[in-house]
Amino acid sequence: MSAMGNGTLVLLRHGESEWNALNLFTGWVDVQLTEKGMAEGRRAGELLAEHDVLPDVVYTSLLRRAINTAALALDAADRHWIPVVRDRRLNERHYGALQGKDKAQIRDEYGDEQFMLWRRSYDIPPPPIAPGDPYDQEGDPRYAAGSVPRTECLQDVVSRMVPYWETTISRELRAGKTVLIAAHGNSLRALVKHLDGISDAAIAGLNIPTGVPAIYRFDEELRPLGTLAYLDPEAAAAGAAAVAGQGGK
Ligand SMILES: O=C(O)[C@@H](CO)OP(=O)(O)O
Repeated sequence: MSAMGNGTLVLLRHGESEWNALNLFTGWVDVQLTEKGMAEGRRAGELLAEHDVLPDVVYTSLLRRAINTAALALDAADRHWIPVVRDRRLNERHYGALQGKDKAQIRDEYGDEQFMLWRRSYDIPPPPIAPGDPYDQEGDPRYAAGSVPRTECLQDVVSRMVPYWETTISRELRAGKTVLIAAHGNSLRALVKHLDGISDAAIAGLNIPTGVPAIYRFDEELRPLGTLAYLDPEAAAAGAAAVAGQGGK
């Protein structure tokens, strides 16, 4: 924790999940990490320790790929004992009817343009998931307080994420803490869009790699000093390119 001034924000997308490896749309489906994803979590913690970026508190979604990545990273950084806050507002974007579908098959079936609109446009959500679909989260006890979305576009994620940032996470930073957010490709894209002031059009080009920590530092007004800085820029560039290419032939 810094003695004065604002704290440091660490963003960490979960390591590779079983459905990342299978190239399936995931959203709110609670899939496990692969062995590679677990190794990415441990490596993320080593990077935090090497760079002396030691979280004071961790925020995660309600999904095990983020929860377990954070636990592995914090264990590797010897910070497994810090307070944890979990909140559905950090969940991945709900992918609607695409949850559980193969990305390459959807691209083949609907074409490149529709695939990219569903995947990366700011305000076009995929079709809603049907009630009773095996990958619907309706009735899941973890979401008992509040309704479960049937689909979300990135704008919907910004609408749930930014108020949480403003009322809760930013306060920890104003108190000088180092805050780790362990979350998801699209929930982190929503936050980076807000912090870096990225336009609705340009955000389509931003892809977050799995398992590579990135940091923001802030001025007195909690404006970011520079853009998102990855602790391993080479791994981040390779990982972002891999995400961008998902669904490709
Ligand atoms: O399937 C998902 O939930 C997300 C993240 O894995 O995929 P995409 O990068 O295609 O938005």
